[in-house]
Amino acid sequence: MSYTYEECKATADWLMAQTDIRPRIGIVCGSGLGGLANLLKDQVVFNYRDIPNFPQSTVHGHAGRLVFGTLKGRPCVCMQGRFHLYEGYPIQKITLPIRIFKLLGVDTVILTNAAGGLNQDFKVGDIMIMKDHINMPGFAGNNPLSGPNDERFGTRFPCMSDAYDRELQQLAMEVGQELGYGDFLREGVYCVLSGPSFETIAECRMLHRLGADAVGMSTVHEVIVARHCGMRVFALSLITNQAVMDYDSEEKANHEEVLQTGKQRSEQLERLVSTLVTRIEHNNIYA
Ligand SMILES: O=P(O)(O)O[C@H]1O[C@H](CO)[C@@H](O)[C@H]1O
Ligand code: HPA
Repeated sequence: MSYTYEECKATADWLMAQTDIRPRIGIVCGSGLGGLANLLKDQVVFNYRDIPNFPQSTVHGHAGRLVFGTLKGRPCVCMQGRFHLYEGYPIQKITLPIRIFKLLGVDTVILTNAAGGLNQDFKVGDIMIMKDHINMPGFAGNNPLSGPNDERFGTRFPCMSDAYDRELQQLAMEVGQELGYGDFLREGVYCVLSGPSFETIAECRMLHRLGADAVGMSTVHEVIVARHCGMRVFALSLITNQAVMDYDSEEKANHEEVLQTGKQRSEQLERLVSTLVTRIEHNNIYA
């Protein structure tokens, strides 16, 4: 089920009729990371249920609010809660807000997620700058760009080898070092699965061998849609738990731990993102 350009535009126009804020930066908050939205000043807030065509948030840790405001003077829009494949929505519906971002005038998207660590050097609480992804549902034919292509959004066959903006990765690394986060700042490859069941031990071992450093159930679909319509992308994973790779381990992945780690690291993650936003302005690296 695809949304037409006109349907997306109707939603964007509906939002723009109710706020004067014209965001250039769009932020998506991962599980337990919605506190980022609270940093915005002069907020105009919409509940997802009130926005035409919008899905509803159904996952604990995803508030279901679209927050407009300014972050250190920069106009932003922030999804306090995202949608996931396992909630039962068609993939085009969970990525609809990204196209709305584009039609609102956003040119840079910052995404966060909670993820399980596969890289054995990673620790719980590490923040991983995403440098690439592996799209498992895509291998099975579940890609958000399946269906008719509207050239007003982008080309039929978008490139993904440049999906994660290198300049923004570099900038985030610099900002992280300056903030004293060097000890827990990493970079790596994120693998998306459809969830909602967490991975088996054999699956974690396989994903690690395939080159994934972290595993989760989101973000990649949003990245694909954002790149398709020409927005720059920066994404961060908070390593909320270690993926279980060993049959002797007593560890069990669970959403409570995911939310708990989010709480513990939220302050640093928020500072990293908000400082990055200021630096985007100072470096004037907008297209
Ligand atoms: O990716 P976000 O939205 O941060 O959420 C992550 O946390 C949930 C599992 O605890 C899954 O939804 C997974 O994708
Ligand atoms: O271990 C995980 N696996 C999948 N998704 C997740 N989101 C947070 N942690 C995990």
